[in-house]
This record gives sequence, structure tokens and C-alpha cells, in this order.
Amino acid sequence: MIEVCNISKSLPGGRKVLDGISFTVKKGEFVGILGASGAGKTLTLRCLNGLLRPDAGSVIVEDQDGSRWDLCNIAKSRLRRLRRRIGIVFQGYHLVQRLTALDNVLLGRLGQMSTLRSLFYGFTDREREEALSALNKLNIGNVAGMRVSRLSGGEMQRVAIARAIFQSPGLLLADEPLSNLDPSNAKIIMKMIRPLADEMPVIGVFHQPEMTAKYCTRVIAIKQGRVIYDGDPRLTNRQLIDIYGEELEQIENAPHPPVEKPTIVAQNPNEHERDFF
Ligand SMILES: Nc1ncnc2c1ncn2[C@@H]1O[C@H](COP(=O)(O)OP(=O)(O)OP(=O)(O)O)[C@@H](O)[C@H]1O
Repeated sequence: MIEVCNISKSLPGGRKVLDGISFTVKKGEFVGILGASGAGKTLTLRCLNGLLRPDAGSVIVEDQDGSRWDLCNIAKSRLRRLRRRIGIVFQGYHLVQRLTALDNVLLGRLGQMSTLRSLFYGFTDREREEALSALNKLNIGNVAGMRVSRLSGGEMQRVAIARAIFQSPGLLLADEPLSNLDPSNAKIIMKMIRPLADEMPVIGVFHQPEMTAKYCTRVIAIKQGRVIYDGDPRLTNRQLIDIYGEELEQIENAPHPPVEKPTIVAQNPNEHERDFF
């Protein structure tokens, strides 16, 4: 379970980019975070894995032994330890292109190894079997020995998910995991992510309301740093307009389509690389 309680964050100039965000996500839930460009989705996600410390509020997560910790108010060593239990899937995959799919999955556990072991890259046979089984779970065991640079976008995203699963996380975060995928691969990825929620809370930032409606158990919409909706993933047109604003209304009412709902919002491919203020 993860409990986000009233988190806020302001830019150095004083503009509030997160303004009292609160929600709790439990095992069994696959939550999609929606919102227009600049709404505060990615910043929220960064607070959830301790990459960004809010000015106020708390983000409570559980450690393996059931103890509860506030990521916003915690020693660095404990934060590092807890972050190993948070799996992340990025839009740009974040894979090492020259390594094989299997080796990329194994890297998911690098943070859990002693420095000595990691220096010598010492994965055991058992770990290799587990990594292969993570790839098999995503139906790509057949590409285990292939260099990632030779894989398709959909396969790369599956390797990235396998890497996150292999970490044995207690929480899975996904930052725009469908962004680089065609519609059929996007569906496959959503179908594969959804059952993971049986084992851990899963929270993703998405730009595709029709995907979250179909695969998520719940949607949280953020607008100008605030939660404006939290509930049933199937949103009405009115709700979508509230979330995305007049821009969507204009597109919807345009006499000549083609309306492509999923890509209303511009994306920033370097989101995860930005240094924060
Ligand atoms: N490093 C930064 N420095 C200054 N402002 C930032 C920084 N990162 C984010 N912001 C601002 O905070 C606000 C929220 O950003 P955030 O990245 O969370 O938006 P988002 O909802 O994820 O948008 P998008 O869908 O376009 O990725 C935006 O106005 C953004 O410009």
C-alpha cells in the first residue's frame, strides 16, 4: 500500500506545481493518473519513489517487514533501501542497448547486491533462471539472448517490465509506458501490466483515457497540481473536458475529424532526465 497525504511543491519563484495531492493505493489496484500537459502527473510520480521531496505532506510506503515509512522524512540510507522495492517502467525503456534482454533484466537487482558482488557482476544461476522466467511471463523468453538494440519497441518495453518484476517490488510505477508504442503493442503492455496489480499496487501516468478506461481499476485526474477526480476509470466526455480543458472540447467539436483522443497531450521524451529545482 502507498499513502500519499497532502503533498505540495512550489517552484523557486513561488508557483505551486503540486497543491495538496492525496490518495491511497492498495494491492489489487491498477491506478491510471491522467491530466493535461503540465498538470503535475510526473512530479507526483517522482514524489512516489522519493526522487522528488515535496515541500509538505507525506508519502507512506511499507517495507518488506510491514514497517511504514514516510519517504519525505527519512534517512538517505533507508530511502535507498525502500527505493529498491519500487519498480519503475519508463516511457524511454531505460535499457542498456548493447546488453542482452536477459542481462538487462538481471540489472534490475543490481541495487540489491553487495558492492563486491556487483563489481564482479556475479549473478547466480538461480537469478538467471528467475530473470528468464520474468521474460517468459511477458512472452518474450525467446529474445532473452538477443541484444536489446535489435528488439522492437514493444519487446523493449516488455523487457523493461520484466526488469521491474525481477526486482520483486512492493510497488510498481509506470511513467507513460505506452508513449512509444503503436496501439496494438500498447494494448499488449496494458494487458501485461494489469495482472501485476494482484501482487502489488500499480500506478501509471497515461495520456490515453481509452486505455485507462479499459485496463485500470481506477483513475486519478490531476489538474494544476490538484486531484480533481478519483474514481471509476470510465470517464464521461464532460469529465474528459474538465480534465483536458477547452482544447479537447474544440477537437471533439471539430466538423472534420480525425480525432485521435490518446495523443491530445504533448509529451516530453526527456521527462525523467530533468533535474529538479
Ligand atoms: N525541473 C523543473 N523546473 C521547473 N519547472 C518544472 C520542472 N519540472 C516540472 N516543472 C513544472 O511543473 C509543472 C508540472 O510538471 P509535470 O512534469 O509534472 O507535468 P505533467 O503533468 O507530467 O506534464 P506532461 O504530460 O506534459 O509530461 C509544469 O508546469 C512544469 O513546467
